[in-house]
Amino acid sequence: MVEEKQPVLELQNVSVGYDSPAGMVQAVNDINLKIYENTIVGLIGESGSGKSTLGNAIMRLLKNNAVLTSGTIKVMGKDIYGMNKNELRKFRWSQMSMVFQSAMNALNPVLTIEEQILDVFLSHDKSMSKTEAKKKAIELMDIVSIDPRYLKSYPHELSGGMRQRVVIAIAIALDPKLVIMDEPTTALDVVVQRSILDKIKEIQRVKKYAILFISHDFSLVSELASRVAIMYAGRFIEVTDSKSLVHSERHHPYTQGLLRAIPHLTEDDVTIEGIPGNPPNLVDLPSGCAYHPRCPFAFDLCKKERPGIRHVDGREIECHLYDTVQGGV
Ligand SMILES: Nc1ncnc2c1ncn2[C@@H]1O[C@H](COP(=O)(O)OP(=O)(O)OP(=O)(O)O)[C@@H](O)[C@H]1O
Repeated sequence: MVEEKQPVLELQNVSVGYDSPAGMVQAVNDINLKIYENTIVGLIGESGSGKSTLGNAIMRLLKNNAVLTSGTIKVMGKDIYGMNKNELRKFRWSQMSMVFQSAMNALNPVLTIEEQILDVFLSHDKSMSKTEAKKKAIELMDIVSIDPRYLKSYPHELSGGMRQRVVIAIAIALDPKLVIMDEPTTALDVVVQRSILDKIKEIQRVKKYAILFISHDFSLVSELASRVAIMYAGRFIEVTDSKSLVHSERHHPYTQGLLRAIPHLTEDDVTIEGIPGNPPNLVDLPSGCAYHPRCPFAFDLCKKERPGIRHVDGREIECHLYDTVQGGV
């Protein structure tokens, strides 16, 4: 019997809710996912679909009013919510790390880049000398293609793109197995965005990290990731290989809507088709499939029953339209 390789990240039936005055916000709803080493999985969805909440849940960095209502999260086989505080402190950043949304603005403005990088090394490895940490900081700057002389600079002396590279450097400083990147290039111009993406690809090739790359930009994710999870109202409504996003028709109606929303340049026009309607209220989700009020193909069953996962051409799709082999859209 062939033994299955251990995934770097394994999510089993993960649900997360926020306690709010209006009721429980079901931000993440029954998520299953495995990511193996040397793999980038993209996570895509409209604003408010639960992407950041899932990232924060994996890191066990949920806000005070949020709770993991069900499921298990394992990184390198270790149950993140079964660890005590001390185990978690050692594990976080050394085995799993995260580049947060707008992280480049979260660098400490009164500390130099070097001080901030040294802090990561020295707080995790008490036996490391300052000289050794400084050497490692230089190596790290080299990896993210920043001249080491900037180690002596303060964050405001660096461009946005450079600050974002520093944040990525800090995230990979301890060589974790899993890196979660939450919109790491948002707020950067297209040219800088491209150079950061190329850098992420290059680092991943060398270091073989498992990366969960969160974004709302379909073209960016499908270029970077080998597999893509599409999130709607807290659920993965489709998990597919990224190549099929370009070449295939048979997707979840929501995925099709997102694909149509990508601008298409024609000779004299730019066409963008939005998805009519709004994402649902997560305190009071629609019955059945949460997408049914916006779905042009919805039929009676969609209102009544939440669809389970269907396997369609190697994709996992939660949609009643795919109940038969010939089915689907
Ligand atoms: N502290 C909070 N209290 C209550 N609800 C929250 C809280 N933080 C987030 N939410 C809700 O949880 C849902 C998921 O939010 P989340 O930030 O995870 O979405 P997202 O997909 O990452 O969005 P974006 O792309 O805008 O970052 C949203 O409906 C949001 O309003």
